[in-house]
Amino acid sequence: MVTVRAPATSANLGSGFDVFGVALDRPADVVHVERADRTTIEVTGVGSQYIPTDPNRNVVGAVAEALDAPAHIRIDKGVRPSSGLGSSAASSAAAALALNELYDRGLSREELVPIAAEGEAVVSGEAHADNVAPALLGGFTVATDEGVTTIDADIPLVACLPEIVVSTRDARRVVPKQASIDDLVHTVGRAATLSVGMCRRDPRLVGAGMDDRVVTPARAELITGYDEVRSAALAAGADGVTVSGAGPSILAVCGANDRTRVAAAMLEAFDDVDVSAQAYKTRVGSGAEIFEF
Ligand SMILES: Nc1ncnc2c1ncn2[C@@H]1O[C@H](COP(=O)(O)OP(=O)(O)O)[C@@H](O)[C@H]1O
Ligand SMILES: N[C@@H](CCOP(=O)(O)O)C(=O)O
Repeated sequence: MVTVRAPATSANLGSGFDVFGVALDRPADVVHVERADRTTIEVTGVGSQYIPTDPNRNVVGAVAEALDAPAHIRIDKGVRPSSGLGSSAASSAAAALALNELYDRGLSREELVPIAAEGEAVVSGEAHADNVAPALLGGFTVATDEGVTTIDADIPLVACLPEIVVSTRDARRVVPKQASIDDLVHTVGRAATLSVGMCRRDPRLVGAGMDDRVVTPARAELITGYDEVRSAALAAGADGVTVSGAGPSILAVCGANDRTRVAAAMLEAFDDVDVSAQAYKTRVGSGAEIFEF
């Protein structure tokens, strides 16, 4: 048996739609795999009642198929599905690393990124790699069709998860098909600023670089209380706030000592609009780990 823990991730970071991602140091999924003649799946943990066990509908089934590695796969969910925290990606990345080890396929983590992304195609319709890349490699990742670049960033974060469900598939439907040249220039400038901020481990630059005028405003409409929560986090000292992945989680970047205040302000603002929520005080973390085999 092989057991792998893969972390939650936050994709896009505002200005880097389908490109930027960060691994979070918590929460995480744990996946156990054992060789079998055909793939079967068991799911326990947070939101497991909403996750199919049919290998054609669970992301790990697509990963086992892509690696030609049939197995009994047990998933212990720590990352709530449809959270905007890369729930499906955590399972995909963990399964890819575990099955690669179980069947001794010898693929590097970079080579496993497109395989794990096959799982994302099952749920969102597209094999976007911006969650599976940080889930496998850790840190801040830039995923393009040329491959993945990784920066070992250390940035404090707060991820606030409301009790609202936004599926990635639905949130991809509201993404505008076109952007003006002004918005393109704005986004390139912010994305470059964010990348420099990650390299310098500077929350202020990362926060300034999150601003996005194209995708985020359309997605924010799907999250009750987004504007209020964003304003509250900024007033409490956050350096930047945006939608985490496709939502509904909201991600704030701030100084390490400001996380408690920012988290409390975000929870209070959700409460004011009658939405229950939980906040993870976290930071950019490591990728998936094999911890028992
Ligand atoms: N192993 C899995 N873990 C989480 N969600 C899964 C898994 N397999 C299939 N799904 C389905 O994927 C959807 C959640 O994925 P997605 O909308 O991308 O959420 P998230 O933003 O949390 O990744 C749900 O419909 C869920 O049933
Ligand atoms: N780039 C994707 C990221 C989806 O992230 P998730 O955590 O919501 O699955 C998108 O924005 O659609």
